[in-house]
Amino acid sequence: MSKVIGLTGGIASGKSHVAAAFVRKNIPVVSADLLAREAVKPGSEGLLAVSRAFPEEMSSDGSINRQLLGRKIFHDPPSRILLEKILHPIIRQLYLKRKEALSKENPVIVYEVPLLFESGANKEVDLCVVVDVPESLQLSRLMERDGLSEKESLLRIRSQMPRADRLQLADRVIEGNLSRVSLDSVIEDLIHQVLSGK
Ligand SMILES: CC(C)(COP(=O)(O)OP(=O)(O)OC[C@H]1O[C@@H](n2cnc3c(N)ncnc32)[C@H](O)[C@@H]1O)[C@@H](O)C(=O)NCCC(=O)NCCS
Ligand SMILES: Nc1ncnc2c1ncn2[C@@H]1O[C@H](COP(=O)(O)OP(=O)(O)OP(=O)(O)O)[C@@H](O)[C@H]1O
Repeated sequence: MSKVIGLTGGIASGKSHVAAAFVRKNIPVVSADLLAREAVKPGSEGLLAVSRAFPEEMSSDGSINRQLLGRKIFHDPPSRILLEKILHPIIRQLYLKRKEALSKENPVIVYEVPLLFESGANKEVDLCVVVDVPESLQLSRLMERDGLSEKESLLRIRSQMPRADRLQLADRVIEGNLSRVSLDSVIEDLIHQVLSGK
């Protein structure tokens, strides 16, 4: 079985940037955000369940209107909890399948999952790595990248675990504003750490 590095961090902290550095080292990355999209692909049970629970957030072609559903769940915590209840078990099954397939040829894999601790997936990985930035930088990145207002961005940030709690649960912390060169050396060190089991 492969060793699994769980890669997490608040929204827009820089996880994808760090994930790309692992890929440069030929370490495969499984993204929970992509699995969440796979969970609602056309004709899937996930899509059917979401469309029953959120009929007003669907597009006319039967797919999810991601902008509307995002707005709904980040404004209304019970809706967010309901959506997670539908999708997280499906995402977990998709992850386990992907992990099994990758395990045959890869000593280390990365599971990039924004809600690593919130979903309990941290119990199923060998090392929890948190990408961390100050909240002011996180906020400006999120507003710029997704074109969201400050209010909308703060709602999204606050729907996730507070930064201090996440840092406490981390085995390793990576600063989310490292240059590519510094990041590559941190990543090499991490791969070594997880392989040596320290
Ligand atoms: C609400 C949805 C449709 C919005 O889609 P959209 O394409 O706009 O965003 P995307 O999926 O790329 O997510 C962007 C970021 O939002 C944050 N986010 C997504 N879902 C959640 C959630 N339930 N709680 C807190 N933050 C979340 C993450 O940091 C994620 O990286 C989508 O995020 C979704 O289906 N979320 C529920 C599934 C889930 O919990 N995914 C998180 C990975 S486990
Ligand atoms: N080390 C870095 N230096 C400068 N800018 C960065 C760095 N890492 C990420 N960014 C920028 O910050 C923004 C958010 O980064 P990224 O998309 O990697 O975050 P994320 O944690 O994967 O987000 P999400 O939770 O939404 O999936 C992007 O616009 C990206 O270009």
